[in-house]
Amino acid sequence: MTNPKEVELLGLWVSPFVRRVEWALKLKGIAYGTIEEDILNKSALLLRLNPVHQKVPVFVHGGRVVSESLLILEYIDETWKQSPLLPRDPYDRAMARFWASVAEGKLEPNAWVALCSEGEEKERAIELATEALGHIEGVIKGKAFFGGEGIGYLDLAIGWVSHWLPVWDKVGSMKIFDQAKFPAMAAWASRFVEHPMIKENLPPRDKMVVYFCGKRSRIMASKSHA
Ligand SMILES: N[C@@H](CCC(=O)N[C@@H](CS)C(=O)NCC(=O)O)C(=O)O
Repeated sequence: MTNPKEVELLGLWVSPFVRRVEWALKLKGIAYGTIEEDILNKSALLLRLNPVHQKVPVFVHGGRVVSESLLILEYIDETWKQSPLLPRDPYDRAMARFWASVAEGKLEPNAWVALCSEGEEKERAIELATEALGHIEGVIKGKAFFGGEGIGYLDLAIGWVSHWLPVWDKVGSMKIFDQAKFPAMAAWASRFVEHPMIKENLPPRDKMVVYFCGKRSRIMASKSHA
C-alpha cells in the first residue's frame, strides 16, 4: 500500500457503511481494490489501520488511511473532483451534512436497536426511528434525489434505507419503513435502487436476510444470558 495512486478498501459485503464508499468510488469512476474483513475475527491489518474504532470501512489511498464512512465520502469528493457529491453552496452543504448526521445518529441506531430487542425497548426504538424517518421524509418531498436531479452525498449517506431497512423490518417483524406513511421516501428508495450503478452494487437480499437473522439471534441470545 505504498503506490501514491493506489486505492484500497477494507470492507464487508453486507455493511451499509462500506457500500456507500463503494458507491462513491464507482460514481466517480475510481479503480480500487477490496480486502474483505471477518468482523468476528478481525485481521491484524484492520486493527493496525483503524485502532480507535476497529471497524470497516477503512479507506487507504497511497498508504494514507481514512476511517468513518461519511468522512471517507468527503475525502473522496475532495480528492477526485469529477461527479461532485456534496453541493457547492455552503448552506446546502451544511444541510446535507446535517441530514446525514440525523440519519446516522437517530435513524440507523434506533432501527438497529429495534431489530435486536423486544418489548418496551423495541417499541421505543421503533418510535424514535419512525420520528427520524418522518423528518427525512420532509426533506425528500418534491425532489427526485436528495442531491437534486442526481445522486449526491446525502443519497449515498441515506442509501441504506432503501435496501437494508426493509430487510431489518422483515427480520425484526416490524415496519419502520412504512411505505404508506412515508410515500416520498418510498418513491426515492425505488428510484435509488433502480439507478444502474446502485442496482449492480447491492448485496443480495436473500443473503442479507440470512445474515441479519443470524446476527439478531446471536445478539438476543447474548442479552438473555446477561
Ligand atoms: N460509523 C462507522 C460505522 C462502521 C461500522 O459500524 N462498521 C461495522 C460493520 S457494518 C463494523 O465494522 N463492526 C465491527 C464491530 O463493531 O466490532 C462508519 O460510518 O464507518
